[in-house]
Amino acid sequence: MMKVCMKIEDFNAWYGQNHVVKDVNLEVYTNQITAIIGPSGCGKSTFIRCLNRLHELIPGARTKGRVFLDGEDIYGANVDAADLRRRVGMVFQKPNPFPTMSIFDNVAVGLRLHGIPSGTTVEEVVERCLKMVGLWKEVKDRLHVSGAGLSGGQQQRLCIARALAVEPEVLLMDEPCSALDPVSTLKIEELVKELKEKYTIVMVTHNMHQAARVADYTAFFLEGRLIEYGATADIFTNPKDRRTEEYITGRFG
Ligand SMILES: Nc1ncnc2c1ncn2[C@@H]1O[C@H](COP(=O)(O)OP(=O)(O)OP(=O)(O)O)[C@@H](O)[C@H]1O
Repeated sequence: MMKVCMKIEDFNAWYGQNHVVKDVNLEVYTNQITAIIGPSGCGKSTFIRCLNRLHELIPGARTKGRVFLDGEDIYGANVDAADLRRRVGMVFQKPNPFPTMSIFDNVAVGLRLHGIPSGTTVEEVVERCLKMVGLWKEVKDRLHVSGAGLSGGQQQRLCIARALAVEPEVLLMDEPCSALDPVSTLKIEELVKELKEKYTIVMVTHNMHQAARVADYTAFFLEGRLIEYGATADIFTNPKDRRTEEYITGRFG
């Protein structure tokens, strides 16, 4: 039996009157990569932004339902949203290092906010995280220059290092490769596969080949609903729902 990291129950999300996530039930498994696929506008980004409560920061946005992380409802009254977002980190479509900060400070910024774990130093954490994302050798001699001078792929790895520095349990990735060239994309995919040893990963992708290459589980969304969810191999080779089949064979979307 797979261990459940996040359990999403009867979950709905709105922007004003616009109901964009509808009655979703899904279990995200620990130390697995879960891909969220579906046509543009089906609610993929909105859905993952509900998993660390970023959605509620948008004026007029609303949710209904429950999301459990290690058995605790993240929408519960006692949950501190800032602490939740430390535990459930996020990497965005476009690499977004803080442009005025050095490479070092980009990784250290969350630590300064959330506190440095005892028994370690900021320098150690920064080095460890940059090594984890395969960036250390490339940047160790220029840690104190701006991260804005890095290539797109390097910037995205820097953003992943920034997310890892605060020791999340879950990493949400919203089309992390869509702004990258094919070589950088493959590097990020390899990195994601390594990271699942330590983290649980939920990744939105519009690229079905990417889902097939990296994800253990795949969830297919259509018009805000979860149509089908299962082991990636099953979704791609033996989909149960006609709509999943039409989508993965490229007949729509
Ligand atoms: N900030 C917002 N305010 C109002 N409506 C929004 C906002 N963001 C998204 N929407 C709407 O919510 C719906 C779902 O959008 P969402 O971005 O979650 O879809 P998606 O599947 O991630 O799409 P894409 O693949 O194009 O990124 C769309 O109809 C979109 O127009």
